[in-house]
Amino acid sequence: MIVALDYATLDEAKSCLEQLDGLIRYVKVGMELAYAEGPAIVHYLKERGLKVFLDLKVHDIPNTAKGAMRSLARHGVDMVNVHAAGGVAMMAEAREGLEQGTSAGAQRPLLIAVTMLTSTGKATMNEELAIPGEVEDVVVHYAQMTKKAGLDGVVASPLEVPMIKRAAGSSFITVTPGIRPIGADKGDQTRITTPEKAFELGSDYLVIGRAITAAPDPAKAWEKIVQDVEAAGIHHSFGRKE
Ligand SMILES: O=C(O)c1cc(=O)[nH]c(=O)n1[C@@H]1O[C@H](COP(=O)(O)O)[C@@H](O)[C@H]1O
Repeated sequence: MIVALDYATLDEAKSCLEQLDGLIRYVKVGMELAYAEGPAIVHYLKERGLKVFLDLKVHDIPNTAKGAMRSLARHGVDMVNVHAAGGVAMMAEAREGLEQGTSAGAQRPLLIAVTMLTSTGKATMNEELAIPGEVEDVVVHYAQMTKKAGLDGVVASPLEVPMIKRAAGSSFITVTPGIRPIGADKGDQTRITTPEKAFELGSDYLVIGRAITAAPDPAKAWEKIVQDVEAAGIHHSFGRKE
């Protein structure tokens, strides 16, 4: 499980991390925190021993995407992403840039592509984005494009994981936001499910933000999610430090 540190400052992120100390192992830094604090935030988190998914959703012409990834690789992150809607050529160049930027002997960060944002429903996709059909079919198509470009996996709703795995293979990674424990506020998300259901559907990484970070007691919220998942018979390390 990856905790989304959607905060405006390092101090706010630190306060959350202190409350979750010893419980979590993987965090996500999105645009809000990265744009506020710069690469220093990544170095701080790595020094704390955490794995870092740097979520900047690169979407540009192939040459620019390649350069962006070359720069990001130098910060020693564990996972980065692009938008699949940038196309196969952009994704392939992004991967090449990431490889070029990864220091010799170091492991290349995982590169995944966002399919259809989990906040987007069918009506928005059909009417505003002028993409016809079912969201699931577009997600699977984007997953196939992503695989063709040589990336490691996709970001999608957990609800789409079985279809993605059928189309792209079981080792193709699925990273799934849109996680809402029973009774949690849906907020701006559309294609959601519970953490236990996401595991049952075969999701490899669950991205969880406000269900933990906006809770009055983030550690308690984390533990409750772990309990719910274990109660559903799912056994996992849950990112606990070994
Ligand atoms: O790439 C992402 O991480 C992402 C893709 C997507 O389709 N939907 C999505 O919600 N996210 C991110 O996942 C996190 C979800 O946060 P909560 O809705 O608060 O759990 C946010 O940081 C989003 O930026």
